[in-house]
Amino acid sequence: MPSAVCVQHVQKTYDKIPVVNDLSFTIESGEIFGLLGPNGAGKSTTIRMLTTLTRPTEGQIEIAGYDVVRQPAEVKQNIGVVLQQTSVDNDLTVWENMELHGRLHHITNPRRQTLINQWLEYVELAQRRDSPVKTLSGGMKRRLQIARALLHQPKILFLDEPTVGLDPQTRRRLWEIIRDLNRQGMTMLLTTHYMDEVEVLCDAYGASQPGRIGIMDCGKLIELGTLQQLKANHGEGLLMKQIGDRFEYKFFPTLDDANAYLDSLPDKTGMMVRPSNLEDIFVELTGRQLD
Ligand SMILES: Nc1ncnc2c1ncn2[C@@H]1O[C@H](COP(=O)(O)OP(=O)(O)OP(=O)(O)O)[C@@H](O)[C@H]1O
Repeated sequence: MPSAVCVQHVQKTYDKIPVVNDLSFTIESGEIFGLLGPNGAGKSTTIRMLTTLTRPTEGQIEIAGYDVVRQPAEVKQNIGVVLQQTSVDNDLTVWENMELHGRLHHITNPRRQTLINQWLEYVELAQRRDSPVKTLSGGMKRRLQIARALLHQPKILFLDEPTVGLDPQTRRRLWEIIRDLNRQGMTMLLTTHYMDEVEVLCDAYGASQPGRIGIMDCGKLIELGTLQQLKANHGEGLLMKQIGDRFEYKFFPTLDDANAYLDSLPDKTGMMVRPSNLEDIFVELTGRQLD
């Protein structure tokens, strides 16, 4: 079986400036993969290339074994896409949005109606099927986007910052939906700025093994692995030292190592030890905080 996503030496340049640079990675079928990176790192451009919305300048991308440049129709059949900009039509009703998407994908009736009902039920929008989309909350619109992306039964779902701008309850509900879909075998690639989102979601991979996290910066993939692998690489213990109004961070292989180091210091003023987390690793690697 081909990999769900296979990216080899991909470059994308705008005005001769590379915004994605020699990017290579694969995602296996059933995997959940979180792509992190500061603003402008190239995450959205990467998703746009993977989903046939923009062409790579160089390199090769295969989705479910199909080439994104030569076989875009086959790629589109295999993928569902939820992009940052809410792309549902505000002037249509919930059902009309689903119906339009189903027709565009040549899903014939009665199967189209069965699938529309099934996915609206799944994202808890069945009661709102006749509501104009403009009357829905942000979270409902995002759920509709997901239902619509799933209508043609794709194998791989791409989600670009799926929970941005949503309240905590709605975010958690979307996390449940994403994890549940992954448990059912759906391959997922999502980008996000939220560390907790990656920690929660990349803990999944069909509930049997953890998903992986890729960290992009300046168009390059600078780290790749499970959360445990990332922590093992960078250190599981962290010493924080307050200097004026900022902190310095020092990683140690284990929490015990960090504590032993702190114990050995005669002056412990402004210092504390704690387990490291993904945000610590992200800031260490990219040198700046996400906004
Ligand atoms: N159509 C375009 N024309 C020119 N430059 C572009 C275009 N699209 C993206 N860029 C540039 O490419 C770089 C990467 O942008 P991209 O949106 O992929 O980053 P990102 O990691 O998704 O950022 P964010 O987290 O802010 O969404 C940025 O410098 C952006 O200005």
